[in-house]
Amino acid sequence: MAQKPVVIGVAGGSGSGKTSVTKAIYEHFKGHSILMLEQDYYYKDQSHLPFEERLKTNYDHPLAFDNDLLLKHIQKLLKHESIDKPIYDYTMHTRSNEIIVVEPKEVIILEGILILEDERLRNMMDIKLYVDTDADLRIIRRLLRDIKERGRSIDSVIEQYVNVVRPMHNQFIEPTKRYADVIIPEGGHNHVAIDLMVTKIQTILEQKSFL
Ligand SMILES: Nc1ncnc2c1ncn2[C@@H]1O[C@H](COP(=O)(O)OP(=O)(O)O)[C@@H](O)[C@H]1O
Ligand SMILES: Nc1ccn([C@@H]2O[C@H](COP(=O)(O)O)[C@@H](O)[C@H]2O)c(=O)n1
Repeated sequence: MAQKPVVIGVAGGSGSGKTSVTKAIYEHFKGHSILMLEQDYYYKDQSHLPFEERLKTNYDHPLAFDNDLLLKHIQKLLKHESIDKPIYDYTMHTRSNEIIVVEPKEVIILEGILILEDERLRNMMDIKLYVDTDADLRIIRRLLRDIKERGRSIDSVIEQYVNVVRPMHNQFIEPTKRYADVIIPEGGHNHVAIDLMVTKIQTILEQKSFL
């Protein structure tokens, strides 16, 4: 009988380096059977709202996410079924009309600011990581990234950070650190932590005879 895929959760604040850590692990196993699921792609669809209304959404609150759909998709992948993964457009603040068909794989890396906040998601994870980076570094990284990649202005990034991102981080994201099995300082360039994770995943895969 086919083995249950391994689910690894990578949580942490915005700009902490979650995506970089996830990509580094993904790159290592690329020749094998591995996929990435981004919680951001499961922001609730807002295509029915005018653009001006979408700007007012609190994107750092647990209710901004369609975790029911995310959960359903993970359950399907665990049953070795494919999913229609949504694609998110940060410039339009809603889902794109496109989807990606994702085939089931032996390792699933689930990444997102609030994946450890939902008990149902936590219960599906074999390993829970929290990328822990100081707030000053996170805002600097986010500022550069959001201007370069997400179509934002300096003023909008700062305004959103002070009024929404920072308070929501303190209220909802930071407290989930206590659920983590491993806390990774600094994120994407922490090669020691990434190597340790790769070794651990390799061991699990060997035990399950995937490798
Ligand atoms: N250790 C690091 N040092 C410097 N920059 C980093 C580091 N880790 C990530 N970055 C950069 O910071 C930005 C945010 O990182 P990312 O991995 O997207 O964070 P997150 O997914 O947690 O928001 C990206 O532009 C990334 O290249
Ligand atoms: N339309 C949106 C959707 C999300 N955000 C911000 O993205 C952050 C989460 O993504 P990371 O890659 O940084 O973890 C979150 O803090 C939201 O504020 C947004 O600005 N606009």
